[in-house]
Parts: sequence; structure tokens; C-alpha cells
Amino acid sequence: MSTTPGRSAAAPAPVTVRVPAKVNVQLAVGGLRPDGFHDLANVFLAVDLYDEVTAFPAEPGEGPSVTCLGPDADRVPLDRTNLAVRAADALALRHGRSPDVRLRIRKEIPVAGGMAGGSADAAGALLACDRLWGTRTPREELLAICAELGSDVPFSLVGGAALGRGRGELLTPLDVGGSFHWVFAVAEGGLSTPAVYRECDRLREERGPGAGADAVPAPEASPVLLAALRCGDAKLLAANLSNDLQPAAVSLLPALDDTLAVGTRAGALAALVSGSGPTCAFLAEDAASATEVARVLRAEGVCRAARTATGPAPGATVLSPAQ
Ligand SMILES: C[C@](O)(CO)[C@H](O)COP(=O)(O)OP(=O)(O)OC[C@H]1O[C@@H](n2ccc(N)nc2=O)[C@H](O)[C@@H]1O
Ligand SMILES: Nc1ncnc2c1ncn2[C@@H]1O[C@H](COP(=O)(O)OP(=O)(O)OP(=O)(O)O)[C@@H](O)[C@H]1O
Repeated sequence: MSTTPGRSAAAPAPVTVRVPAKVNVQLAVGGLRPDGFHDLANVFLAVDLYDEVTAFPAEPGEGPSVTCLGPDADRVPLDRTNLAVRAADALALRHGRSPDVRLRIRKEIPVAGGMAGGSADAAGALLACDRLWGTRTPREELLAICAELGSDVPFSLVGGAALGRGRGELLTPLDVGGSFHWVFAVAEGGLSTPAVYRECDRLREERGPGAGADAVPAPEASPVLLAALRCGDAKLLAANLSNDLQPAAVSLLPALDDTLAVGTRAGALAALVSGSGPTCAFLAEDAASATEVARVLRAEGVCRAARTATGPAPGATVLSPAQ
């Protein structure tokens, strides 16, 4: 007999889903669109740093609730604005049912770190609730709900590597010919994604007439970068990493320049800000080099934590009950 609160003998078993963080190996940002978003060529790579979302059954009419465990748990909102709760609400609305679920997030992905942590929890909650409620939502509909929840959420569901067009939600899967070794330097605080995009526009305006947001060329994925992924060539990938949001993130948090420099001096093939930051990502030649880069980053005190990870990693995956 289970002792989980709120479970009767007939209640379904809790469902646990594991969801990866991401790093953007290319983030080309176009001009500001009328809807407030930017067109992107966004090359996502999922890495094996995971949040776990568990959906427990709740009483009929109870509605959704969420708890969070992990080092950053106190920075995660536990009300209806939590992206996992919003995902449960959106799925319930789609099926015309009450969003009765108790969600538990085990958080390893840095909060507001540019690694799509909230998006991961949204994708995880969506899959977990769909299983718990037996709603059997087709994959295409799950992806559409993901896109409504946030630009990064569809990729959190899919994982692997993908090119995101539009605002990042229109995904084309990419072939990857090997595993890449990364180090992530987690910063003390977070950066707000909209604030970083605003700073990117401001810096472009500052560059003068003709360089403003409306003069920005359409973003395109780099063919050489895509070839580097396809071949699993870490050195070629390192030479072609790029993030148009990096100057904006560094402008808001100038100390990131030191973090990037320390990791590079420690032997990383390349360093860049992950997405909207402030997490800094270092591509290493192999596992031993990644361990050394992480050690130096910690020793120099330029980050709150340094984590090694590899990518690509699978997207949102149901861990239990077993398939
Ligand atoms: C920086 C990235 O993480 C790179 O993958 C994403 O572009 C951000 O994706 P996200 O966190 O899922 O962002 P959303 O929740 O969709 O949007 C938050 C805010 O970020 C800005 N935003 C986001 C995506 C995009 N293509 N253009 C934007 O300008 C907008 O101000 C938007 O209101
Ligand atoms: N489940 C959640 N986990 C983390 N943050 C959440 C969650 N739900 C809502 N939030 C809010 O979203 C904000 C952004 O958090 P998140 O960790 O998703 O940022 P991020 O990783 O930089 O996002 P991205 O890389 O997709 O731009 C947080 O500051 C927090 O207020």
C-alpha cells in the first residue's frame, strides 16, 4: 500500500520525467519583431545536466501545486507563475479537465542561468501530467503547447541537437557525430532573459544609424558549425561557437569577462556565454581537460559552481513508472 499523501488504492502511480539543460552553440539574433520577440537562428545542444519533475496524483478539484528541491530551490516561484504549473494548467485546459496534480521539481539546472531551467520543468511537467492523467496528447500537440509556454520549451521536450527558427520554437533536428565535453560556470546571481534581449537592442542602437535593430540581417545558421556538429569535431565547433547575446550579457555583468578568460587560460578550446547568461560555457577537448577547467574555475573563485557535462543528451524522458 502506498503512503503517498492524497493517493487512494485506485490512484495512478506518480510519474517522474527527467529533462536536460541546453547550451546554444550558435545564437544569431535578428531584429526586434512587432510582437516583442526576435527572429533567431538558434542552434541548441542538450547537455546531461538534468531537472526531474514528478507528478503525483491530487484530489479532484484540488488544482495544481508545486514544491522544489535543490541548491537554487529558494529562487523558484511556487505559485501559478511556475512554468511547470503553467504547463499543467495549459494541458488541462486543452483537455477540458481540472489541473489536479502535485508537482515536485528536483532542480539541478541553474535558475535564470541561460540554460533553459524553467523551460525544462515546463516540458517535464507537460509529459508527466499527460502520463499521470492518461490524456495521451499527440506529440505535435505537446510541441504546440510547449511553444505557447516559451520559446525554449519545445527544445527541452525534444533534446539532442536542433536548429530553432522563428523565435526559437520551430525546430529542425540536427545530426551530431560524437559527444562534446563541456564545463559550465554557474554565476552567483541570474540574468533576466527579456533584459538581455533589451540590452542587445540598446547596444545595436548605440552603434549608430544603420546599425540599429531594424538594420540587422536575417539570422542564419553557420554551415561550418553544423558540419562540426555532424562530424563530432570539437576543435571545429570551438572555432565556430557564437552568441549574439554575449555582448549584452557581459554589458550587464562585466565580471563574466573574467570568468570566460580564466576558463580559456585553463585550457578550454573555447568559451562563451550560455544563451542569455550568466552561466559561462567552456568546450573542452576531452573529459580530463573538462575536469581541469572546472578545477581552475573553482580555485580562481570566478563562479559559484563549476559543473562538467556532455552533450548531446536526450530530451524529456519518462523515468518511472517504467515504460
Ligand atoms: C535566450 C534563449 O534562451 C536562447 O535559447 C531564448 O531565446 C529565450 O527563450 P525563453 O526563455 O523560452 O524566452 P520566452 O519565455 O519565450 O521569452 C521571454 C522574453 O525574451 C525575449 N525573447 C525571447 C525569445 C526570442 N526569440 N526573442 C526575444 O526577444 C522577449 O522579450 C520575451 O518576452
Ligand atoms: N520551474 C522554474 N524553474 C526556474 N525558474 C522558474 C520556474 N518557473 C518560473 N521561473 C521563473 O523564471 C525565471 C527564469 O528562470 P529560468 O531558470 O527558466 O531562466 P533561464 O534558464 O535563463 O531561461 P532561458 O535559458 O530559457 O532563457 C526565474 O527567475 C523564475 O522567476
